[in-house]
Amino acid sequence: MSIGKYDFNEKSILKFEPQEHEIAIETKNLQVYYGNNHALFDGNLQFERYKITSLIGASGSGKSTYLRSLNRMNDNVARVDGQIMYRGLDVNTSKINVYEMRKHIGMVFQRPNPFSKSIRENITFALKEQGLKNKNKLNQIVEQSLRDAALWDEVKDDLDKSAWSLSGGQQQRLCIARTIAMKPDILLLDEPASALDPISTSKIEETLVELKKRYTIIIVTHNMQQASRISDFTAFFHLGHILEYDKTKHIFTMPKVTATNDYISGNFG
Ligand SMILES: Nc1ncnc2c1ncn2[C@@H]1O[C@H](COP(=O)(O)OP(=O)(O)OP(=O)(O)O)[C@@H](O)[C@H]1O
Repeated sequence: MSIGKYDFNEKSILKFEPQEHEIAIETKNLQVYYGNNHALFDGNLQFERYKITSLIGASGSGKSTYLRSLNRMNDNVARVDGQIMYRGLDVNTSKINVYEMRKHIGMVFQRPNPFSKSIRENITFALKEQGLKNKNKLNQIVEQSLRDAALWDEVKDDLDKSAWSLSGGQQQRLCIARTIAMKPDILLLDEPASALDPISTSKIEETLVELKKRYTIIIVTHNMQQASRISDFTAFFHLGHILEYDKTKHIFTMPKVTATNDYISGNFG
C-alpha cells in the first residue's frame, strides 16, 4: 500500500500490544469521514491503563480527529464507524449515554477555556448540576482537584476570584482540575500546552506525569521533546493512517517505519 510518498507494507507493526497493565480503552477499525473526506482509516490502537500515550504526526494527519472520536466529540460533525471499547462496552453506539460516558472519558482542549465564573465555581458547576449540594464535599473536591492539577498552592487564597484573572498556564491547569473533578478514568488532551510559555508547559508536563498514577492519559502533541519526555507510548499518524505505535523510546530511537523516522528527524514533507 502507498500512503503519500511512502510505500507501507508493515502493518504488523501495529499489532504491538501493551502488556504491562490492562487495556483502558481500545479502538477497532475506527474510520472517520467529514462528508466525503475520509480523515481517519483503520484506527486500531490499545491504550494501557496508567500510562501516557502521545499521538504525533504532521498537521492534518488525523490526530485530533482520532482523539475527539474517543469521547464522541465528533458526533455532530463527522461519521464515525468502528468500535471504541471501554470496560467491555462499545461506546460508539447509539445506546450509549454520551453525557455519562464523558464523565469517564474527559477532555482538555488546546486553548484554556475556563467558564466566566470564579475559580471555585469552575470546579463545582458541573457537580452542582449533577445534584451535589453538600458544601463540605464540594470544598473537598475543589481542593483535591486543584492539588491534583498542581494549582492549589497558587490559588488557595483566591478561590472566589474570576478564573479569567489567572495566567494562561494557570487557566489550563484549572481546566485540567475541572475535568478531573468529575473523576474520569481516561484523560484526553489535545495539545494542552501549545498556547503556553515554556515554564507553564513544563508545569503541565509535571502535572500529567503525576496524574498518570491514577489516570490513563492520551495526548496530541506537536512537541517532539514533550512526547519523548512524558509519554510511555507513542502513535505516529500520517495522512489519516496510524503507521507506527510502540514504546516512546523505540519510536524516538529506532523507528521501524521510514515515515516515522523522517517525521521525528524533521525531514518530512
Ligand atoms: N470539523 C471538521 N470538519 C471538516 N473537516 C475536518 C474537521 N476537523 C478536521 N477535519 C479534516 O480532517 C483531517 C484531519 O484533521 P485533524 O485536525 O484531525 O488533523 P491533526 O493531525 O489533528 O492536525 P493538527 O495537528 O493541525 O491539529 C484534515 O483533512 C482536516 O481538514
